[in-house]
Amino acid sequence: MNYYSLNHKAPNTTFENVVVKGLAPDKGLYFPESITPLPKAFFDNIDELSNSEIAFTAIKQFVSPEIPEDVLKTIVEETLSFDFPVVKLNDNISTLELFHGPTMAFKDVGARFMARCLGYFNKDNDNEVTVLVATSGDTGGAVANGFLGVKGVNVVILYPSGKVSDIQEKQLTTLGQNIKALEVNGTFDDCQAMVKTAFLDESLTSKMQLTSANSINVARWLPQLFYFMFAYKQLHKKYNDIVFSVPSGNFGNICAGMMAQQLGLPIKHFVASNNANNVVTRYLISQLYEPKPSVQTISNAMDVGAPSNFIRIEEIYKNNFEALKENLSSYSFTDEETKAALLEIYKNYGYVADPHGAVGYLGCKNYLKENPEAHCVFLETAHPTKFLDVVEEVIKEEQPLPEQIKSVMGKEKEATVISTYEDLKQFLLN
Ligand SMILES: Cc1ncc(COP(=O)(O)O)c(C=O)c1O
Ligand SMILES: N[C@@H](CCOP(=O)(O)O)C(=O)O
Repeated sequence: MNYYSLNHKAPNTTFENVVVKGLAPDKGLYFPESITPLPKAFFDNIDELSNSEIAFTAIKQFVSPEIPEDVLKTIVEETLSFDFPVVKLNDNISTLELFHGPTMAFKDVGARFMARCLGYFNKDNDNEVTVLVATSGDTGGAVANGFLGVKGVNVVILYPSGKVSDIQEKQLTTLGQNIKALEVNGTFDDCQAMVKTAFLDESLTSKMQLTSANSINVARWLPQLFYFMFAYKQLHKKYNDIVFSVPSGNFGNICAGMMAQQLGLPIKHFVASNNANNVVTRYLISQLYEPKPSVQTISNAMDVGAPSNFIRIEEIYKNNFEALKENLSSYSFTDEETKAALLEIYKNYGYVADPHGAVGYLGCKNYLKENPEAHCVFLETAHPTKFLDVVEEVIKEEQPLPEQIKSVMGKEKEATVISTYEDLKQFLLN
């Protein structure tokens, strides 16, 4: 598959180049030249397929012929070695748990898929690749874990100082080996801007091969479309009108869901559930797209002021505002509302959600007020113990720690503090 840049000032290029480069030379995000819907029978009989079979069929057209089918099968099987269960809360609301991977956040799938694609493209190559990542919490840990020890790959993670949870910080600063963490005096948006500047800085790119493992990179972003198919597989025989409420920050996950819908997955509607960082909620009301500096919230991984992927969403809807509004609603919730939702979910259903999932739950509730016939699935994008302070304070009960979390607790943080783009450049050159 070839891809074009959404800034339309760079040549179209192959999946391999898109993975290895990350961002197009004109600073645009890459988008596939075509999307061919899958046969209706695939969705009608989806519950007869394994997760790996679903994922293989769904992603094949986007990575062929650069990744041969036998290699793709292995990549998909290794990537998806854990569960994606749907848990019913009531007749109208379920949650899709995306936290059963090694770092207990939904980013594990994209990070593992991309690491394997890059490993495949690099197998006969002695050149080193430096993967730059900006994180507001979860991408960093998932990428660190997914790329740990991958030959020929160095990973540099930028995270906003004091704005990620303690466990998220441990996950991205303690692995060592080929993983380095930079603690940035600034916000996630500052980290993301520095990363994008680095890709276009010739004084760096002439000396090293840089790529991104944020959702900028197609190989990190696109596999997220699997989740929506895995949920559909578990629900389609029980409910007709399936709606997804996606806790959104950089809008990669919801945009991947829209790609699943483009492939033919019968999704009735999407809800983008936001915290106070609500540029898209405001856009759908005013039609004015006005990014603002991000503000800090208890659902910190969604503290994004200028979502990277909104441009991909606009592309899917051909910049047609009315068409977008038909298929997407968006609501924004305060921290107080999020905490009240955490408690409500716990008291009413005995289910412990994390703050991001709780925002998704609130999105479902708002949507269902006007559409009581729908079944709304909110994505549980991270395990609640990644946000132990907030969750234990609200539900007033100690949470048992899963192995994945225990294993990083006692480890020593190693990070270099930086403040400016020049600091990043010096770090990379040294
Ligand atoms: C736990 C959690 N929920 C939601 C999001 C938002 O996802 P996206 O940036 O794809 O909108 C993130 C960040 O990626 C996250 O880590
Ligand atoms: N919420 C993310 C921010 C980066 O998103 P990405 O999908 O573009 O990597 C995080 O947790 O780091």
